[in-house]
Amino acid sequence: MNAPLFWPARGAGASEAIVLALPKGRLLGELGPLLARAGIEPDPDFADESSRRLRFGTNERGLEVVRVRSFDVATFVAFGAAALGVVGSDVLAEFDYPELYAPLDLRLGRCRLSIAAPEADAASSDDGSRWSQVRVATKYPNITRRHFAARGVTADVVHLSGAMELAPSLGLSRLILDLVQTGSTLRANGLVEIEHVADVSARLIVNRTALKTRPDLLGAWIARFRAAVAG
Ligand SMILES: Nc1ncnc2c1ncn2[C@@H]1O[C@H](COP(=O)(O)OP(=O)(O)OP(=O)(O)O)[C@@H](O)[C@H]1O
Ligand SMILES: O=P(O)(O)OC[C@H]1O[C@H](OP(=O)(O)OP(=O)(O)O)[C@H](O)[C@@H]1O
Repeated sequence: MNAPLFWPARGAGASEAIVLALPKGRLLGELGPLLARAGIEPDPDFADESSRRLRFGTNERGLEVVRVRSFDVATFVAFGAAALGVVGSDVLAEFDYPELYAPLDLRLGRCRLSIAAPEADAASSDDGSRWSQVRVATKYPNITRRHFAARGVTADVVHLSGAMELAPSLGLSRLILDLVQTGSTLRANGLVEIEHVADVSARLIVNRTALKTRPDLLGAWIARFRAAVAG
């Protein structure tokens, strides 16, 4: 009997298959060619955005993929629900989970974390460098607090899940800390970058305990991803 093209996901309770957590949204689109180079072909339903399934088999019997929100990829892998994942380095820095090992830069989803302010404020002589406290809207409260604390400034964080760029014009905060790639979202909202915080790209992440208990299997997957990035 021939092997099926796509092995079915085995459902809750199955423990042998390695689970790879992938982020929905913009990274998923960029990931397709890399997964193909790594020899991973998810069940066709995976690419169907109208499908309500979240867990999918692949062409590899020992590998399943799950599709979750970008921030949740780090949580699924940190808690060992998935052994492998793909996530932006912005998310890794925000959570700083000690259980996560990030052995590989996938060289996708490249952008930066920056602080931005309204154009008019950035041009004024008061550049904010003498403030002891500042209100900042962001999806990254931990990164924001750490960044300002290192400069002796207390960040009063307004935690949003998106549309940070609206905050200054509506009086919610003076500054924002967000991702910038082309800068067009900032420009469209009258904001300018005033400080670069960190470069960002997508990373392969691995649960450290899983790596200890299944070193050969996970080591082989890391090697396949490494070859896919190089090739
Ligand atoms: N403009 C961008 N250019 C390049 N990479 C980006 C950009 N925006 C986000 N990313 C990367 O993609 C990841 C996912 O971002 P995306 O906007 O798809 O999801 P999200 O809005 O954070 O998630 P959700 O929709 O679940 O809240 C980010 O964590 C970051 O690493
Ligand atoms: O500098 P740019 O090229 O304009 O990219 C930056 C934008 O990209 C991201 O949002 P995304 O488009 O992922 O939408 P989101 O609001 O769902 O996060 C980020 O939050 C910025 O808003």
